[in-house]
Amino acid sequence: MSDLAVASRAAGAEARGGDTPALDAAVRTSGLTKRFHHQVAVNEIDLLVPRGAVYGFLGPNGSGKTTTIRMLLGLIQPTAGSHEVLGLPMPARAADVLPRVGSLVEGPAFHPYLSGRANLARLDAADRCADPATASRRIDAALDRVGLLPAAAKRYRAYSLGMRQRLAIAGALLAPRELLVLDEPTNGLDPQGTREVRSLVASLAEEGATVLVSSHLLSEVEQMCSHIGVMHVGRLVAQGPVGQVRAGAQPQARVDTDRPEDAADVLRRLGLTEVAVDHGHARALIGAVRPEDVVAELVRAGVPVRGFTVEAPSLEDLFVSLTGEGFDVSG
Ligand SMILES: Nc1ncnc2c1ncn2[C@@H]1O[C@H](COP(=O)(O)OP(=O)(O)OP(=O)(O)O)[C@@H](O)[C@H]1O
Repeated sequence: MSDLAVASRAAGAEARGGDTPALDAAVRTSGLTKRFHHQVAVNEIDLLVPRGAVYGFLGPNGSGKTTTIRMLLGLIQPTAGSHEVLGLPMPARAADVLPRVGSLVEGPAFHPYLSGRANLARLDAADRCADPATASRRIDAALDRVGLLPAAAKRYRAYSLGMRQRLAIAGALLAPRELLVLDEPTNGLDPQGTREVRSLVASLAEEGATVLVSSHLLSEVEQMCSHIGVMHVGRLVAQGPVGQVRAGAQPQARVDTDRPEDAADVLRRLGLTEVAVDHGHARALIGAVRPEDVVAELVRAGVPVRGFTVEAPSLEDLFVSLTGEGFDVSG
């Protein structure tokens, strides 16, 4: 298990009441598990989303993010484990919790020939907790909040992809929300739509909402989130504040040389780990070995060193090492 996974366990332990005081959590799960027949989609995860965080729930497709979110919102029953949302146990207190949570999971089915405003009115009318007397004020406030008031009378089918997604988020904002849960809100959007949704998430967070946003795009999470949790085949392999997770990544030494295999032998001999060779360079985790000792030994062994650097890996390197998969960083 990686150091980060250990850190994540530690965060979970703290969440369950370890030595340090428990954080005020918007979402806290303990051993949350979901099996579909013989397949374990979500495997004993201890998620901790602090209040006020923008928590990026990151993982490749199929890693269990949507299944987790569906459990959090009470849309499906966990097979094992427990969870609290806004400090209350779920699903026991769902009736108290869910009106305070806005979510975008499968996306509401909007009617193409109705206006944005009329679509929100239909959505609001279907919500048993919503007060019809205040509907029109709340609908306009939600449209305003996502920047769609000027386009409120336009038919949905004339909306751009970004506008459609913003309308879906407006649907989650028809009542004041303490927690917003957005499953892949930029999926399928063009770059302009992606920017619109990202800046909306940032401004919702600035206003004090906790946001849990899932994504398979690392760049998106890096740009939007204060915290991250990384899923890999149903397990939460790392979580914490972005800076802390990044700091948990071990620095790497890189030797630029025409003889990378010989350099790799030296690195191994000195006790560096995860040694890798590529065209024109060798890399390894440097651990506690001093950089100057590595350079001296390379020179002593006659390895022609063109360059030597020690750097913290990018978050992308880190996720590749945690999940064995590349992330799409183009978003
Ligand atoms: N209703 C279901 N019945 C059977 N298997 C399911 C069901 N829902 C999800 N799974 C399986 O559980 C695993 C996790 O899926 P999930 O949708 O939670 O992943 P994800 O990280 O959200 O991926 P994506 O971004 O592709 O939705 C997948 O292997 C998926 O096929």
